[in-house]
Amino acid sequence: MTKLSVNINKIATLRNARGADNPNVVKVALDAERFGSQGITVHPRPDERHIRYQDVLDLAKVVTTEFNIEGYPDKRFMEMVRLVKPAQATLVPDPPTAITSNNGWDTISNQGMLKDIVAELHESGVRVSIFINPEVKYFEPAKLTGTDRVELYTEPYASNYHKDRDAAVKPYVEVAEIAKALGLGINAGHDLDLHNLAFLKQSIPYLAEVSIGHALVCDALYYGLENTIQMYRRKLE
Ligand SMILES: CC(=O)[C@@H](O)[C@H](O)COP(=O)(O)O
Ligand SMILES: NCC(=O)COP(=O)(O)O
Repeated sequence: MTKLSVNINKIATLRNARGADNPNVVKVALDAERFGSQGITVHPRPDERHIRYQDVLDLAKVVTTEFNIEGYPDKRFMEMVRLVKPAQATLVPDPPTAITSNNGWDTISNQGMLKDIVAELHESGVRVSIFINPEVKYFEPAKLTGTDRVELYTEPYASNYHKDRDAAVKPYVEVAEIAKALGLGINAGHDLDLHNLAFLKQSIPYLAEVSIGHALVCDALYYGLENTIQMYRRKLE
């Protein structure tokens, strides 16, 4: 089974646009779970432009599915994860100014640093996933960090899907086989949507989890959140 984790960053973007509490991110997270989401993902960024650190603390008290916190493992992120102890922390190499995540880790040059961070997170009982590009050279070094999973950065897949989906998915299938052989769990995310999701799942049936935010929230404007979550779930059957 491939789990769907709904990323609620964009709900917080909408909330922040008016400075009050509408929509309420905790309520949306609980409703998303009720509607079939099997996890809640947040990516608090240092400028708190969408998810705030306080949101993470509030969500941690009530989320009953898999809580996944993404981010660059700076001091504040690590303190928060140690405090909250989510089911999973996804380490992303974004600089503080990044508009959105646009690259995976160079697990060769950052191997030592990642190894220390992974060990620290494991001490808190948190499963770790490392955001990674679909390039073969990064997978053995990723394994050596001690990470439990990798999250395949799917923006290149998504942007090439409509041109040639077989070519778009090929590097992902290749690295997924390597990750599987190394005993790494495989997550995927970024720009996945109702068009490209099913083919990714068919191509990598043993995907453990996808985290989806931007497109899912956009689709919810048309179909409603409950229908939309069900539509995404069906793509993963
Ligand atoms: C780690 C990742 O893939 C991102 O997609 C991220 O969580 C989205 O972040 P934004 O919502 O800030 O664009
Ligand atoms: N890890 C990817 C994620 O959480 C959501 O990415 P996107 O669907 O907002 O592009």
